[in-house]
Amino acid sequence: MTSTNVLTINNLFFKYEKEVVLENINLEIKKNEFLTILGPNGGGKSTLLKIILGINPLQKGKIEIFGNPYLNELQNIGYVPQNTNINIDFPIKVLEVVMMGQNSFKKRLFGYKKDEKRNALDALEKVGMKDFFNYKISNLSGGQRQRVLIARALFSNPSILLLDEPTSNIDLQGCEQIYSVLKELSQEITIIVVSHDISIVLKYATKAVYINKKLTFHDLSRMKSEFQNINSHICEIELLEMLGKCKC
Ligand SMILES: Nc1ncnc2c1ncn2[C@@H]1O[C@H](COP(=O)(O)OP(=O)(O)OP(=O)(O)O)[C@@H](O)[C@H]1O
Repeated sequence: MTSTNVLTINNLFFKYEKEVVLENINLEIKKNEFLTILGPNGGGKSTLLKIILGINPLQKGKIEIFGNPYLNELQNIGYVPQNTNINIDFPIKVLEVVMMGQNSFKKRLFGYKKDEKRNALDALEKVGMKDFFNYKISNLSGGQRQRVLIARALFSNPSILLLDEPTSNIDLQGCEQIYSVLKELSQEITIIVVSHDISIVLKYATKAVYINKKLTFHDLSRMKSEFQNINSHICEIELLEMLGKCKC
């Protein structure tokens, strides 16, 4: 039933000028699901996230969040963009970065309230970074910084967290930490993550879709067992190609 879905997308099409980028996309996501969106470069993954976020217009089709028109529910979405433009040399502390997750610039000019500071510390605790609240952002590793940016997206208590390739340029240990934080968060909120780290993300996600203009669902348990049966090393690009041809 549509009303129990956190996010519902029906018959969505999108084009940039004449180039059709997304074709007949249908998707339903329920509470506590951890969805991973896989696909080749240029397949349309970021475009879909930008439509859900109201950055790209909805040209054709329907999107609902909690059964309501999606544009009325944008405050329920937290977003961690790809290649966040944060200047790591800027002398800003972790807690301040998290509190930038609120919308009102006025509040920033006149200082933060006590409960906002508590909210920011709570968000940092959820990503395992509370002890670092007073560190300069420049003194953190890439993976730690990314967890702070996730805390920033959590600051306004969203019901859905969208992440666009949160682990690009982050080492394996940092990736695992980020995905296990997301898995923990999925107990409370819905996680949607665009990723190229297929082998890692399959350990954590509950649902996987592949987007290359069209969207196809993949049976995660079957994918996991098939990949486990492969003895030789297979790179992420080969895995993606296999997914593109897979019929599950
Ligand atoms: N603003 C834009 N104007 C015109 N074309 C665009 C624009 N943004 C993206 N595209 C094109 O739309 C297609 C889908 O791009 P998109 O960024 O959504 O793919 P993606 O799956 O997120 O790719 P990647 O994995 O490389 O980030 C590509 O062909 C891209 O060149």
